[in-house]
Amino acid sequence: MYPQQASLFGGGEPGVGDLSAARRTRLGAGAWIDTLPGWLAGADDLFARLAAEVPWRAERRVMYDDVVAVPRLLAHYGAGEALPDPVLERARDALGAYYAAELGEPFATAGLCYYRDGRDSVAWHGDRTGRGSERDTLVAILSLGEPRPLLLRPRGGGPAKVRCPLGHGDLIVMGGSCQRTWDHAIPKTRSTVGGRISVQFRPSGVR
Ligand SMILES: O=C(O)CCC(=O)C(=O)O
Ligand SMILES: [Fe+2]
Repeated sequence: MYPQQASLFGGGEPGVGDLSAARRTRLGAGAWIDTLPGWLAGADDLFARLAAEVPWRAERRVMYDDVVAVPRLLAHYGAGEALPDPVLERARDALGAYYAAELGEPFATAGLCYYRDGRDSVAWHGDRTGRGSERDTLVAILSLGEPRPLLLRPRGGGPAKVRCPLGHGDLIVMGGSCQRTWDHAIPKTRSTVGGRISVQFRPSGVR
């Protein structure tokens, strides 16, 4: 459950704000990010509903010779599938309308990740299992619950170059060549943190 502090600004009716307030940062090599803190108002109930009602899956993955647990819970909604909350459908459609010219197609799928505590994380990667490996695309992420930083670095290694703190209701959009030329990660943390849910909207064929 998301802690007390949320009620200071996350209570009330959920709704998305004006996307034209997003600020663009150019990362180089044709990659950019847009950030918009507090894009979704009234996110408390949404976090609680998603945490309780989404059919979260624990995945396992082969790593070297071992099968290890993926350190976060996952759910995926394909194109045409109803999302677990109407607020998420409004968010997806608002993003699709705002980025229509740059994206050239709608946001179609939603990936949900539940980071239960600071031990849950995602390692450095780009979303390039699908078309993101060859073509510019957009991935929009709505963050709910406990703040966690999203780190970015140019593909190929080295230290993080950009640190985006993502709090309750915050939006980040990775665009241009970002999935191809940059990597991103949510690092583990030793501090005591509660749950965070990330909702990633992607066009069809981008994973
Ligand atoms: O948790 C996040 O916001 C990032 C998740 C992510 O990068 C992914 O699932 O591909
Ligand atoms: Fe990713």
